[in-house]
Amino acid sequence: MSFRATLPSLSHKLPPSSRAWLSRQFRDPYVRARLSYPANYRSRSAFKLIELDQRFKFLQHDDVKTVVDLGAAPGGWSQVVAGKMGWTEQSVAGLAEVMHARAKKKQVEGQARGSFGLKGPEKEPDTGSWSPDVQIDEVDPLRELGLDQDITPPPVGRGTIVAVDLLRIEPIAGVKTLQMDFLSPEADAYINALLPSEPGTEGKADVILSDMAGNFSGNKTADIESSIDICSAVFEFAQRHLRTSKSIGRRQGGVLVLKHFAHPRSVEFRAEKLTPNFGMVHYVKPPASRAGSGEGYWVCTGWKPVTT
Ligand SMILES: C[S@@+](CC[C@H](N)C(=O)[O-])C[C@H]1O[C@@H](n2cnc3c(N)ncnc32)[C@H](O)[C@@H]1O
Repeated sequence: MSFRATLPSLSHKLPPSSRAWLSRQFRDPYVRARLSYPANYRSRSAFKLIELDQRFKFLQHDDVKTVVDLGAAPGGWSQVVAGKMGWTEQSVAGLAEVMHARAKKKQVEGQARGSFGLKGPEKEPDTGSWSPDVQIDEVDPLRELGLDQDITPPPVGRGTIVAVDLLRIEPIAGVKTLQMDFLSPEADAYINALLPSEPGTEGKADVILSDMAGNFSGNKTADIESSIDICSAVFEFAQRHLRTSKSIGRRQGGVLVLKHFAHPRSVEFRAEKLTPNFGMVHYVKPPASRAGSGEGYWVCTGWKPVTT
């Protein structure tokens, strides 16, 4: 039974708020796209990162080797990053192609056996109809279709992605996951241990993403405090672990993407912490972000720290 088909049959049993939520889900093009083949993203949020990257292109450089994704569960953003770095998007598509090719190969093998008068390996050909003078063309239908070679496995991507969340993240190719509280004192050391120390990278990240949001209590002051605390902790993490634009050798290199909520305190935070330390700070409300939500993203490029 399809998702859509269950709505009318269930709706009369649900409270109005749940009906409204369901109805919004059914109408939401991003929810439908998320579920569609082949992307199959785990979260609707994945499209926010896709839209941010389409605009600012921070994941589209080959020199982007290390990305940290904070507040990553269920893993939509990590899937997008892994795809950009040659891991999952190609792996998912690659896997689909492998499955398709395998099915086709089986089908062709079946037809091949059929065309030579065999239903299966155990059945002998009908020798009564054979004549020694008849020349049989040895056409290999698998070779004709280019399916005689071993199917190559999905490609291996470049670099490292570290994904952190309080919640478990199901495995994603190319992504190292950590289930822990990013705000805990030991988080920094755990994440640092997963950052590769390749020559020239100083063991730092090229891009740090944070889609973290605490649980809303309903108390506006407490909620904005919690959001600012998260932004401050991410900024301090960036101070220790983000590669500078100079080290990367690109003016826009060293990127921090930071979710926050609209509030005068957020504006202060941006002016005090972000603006002086990055070449550019853009406020973005990506189209995939629901109009009614107060969330927005700062896309900060060109890390050139002046405060320590
Ligand atoms: C909006 S969701 C992230 C969705 C994710 N970007 C995706 O595409 O799948 C926010 C996440 O932040 C996580 N989070 C909130 N506070 C956290 C903390 N202190 N440490 C780690 N994760 C946290 C939540 O558990 C939640 O999974």
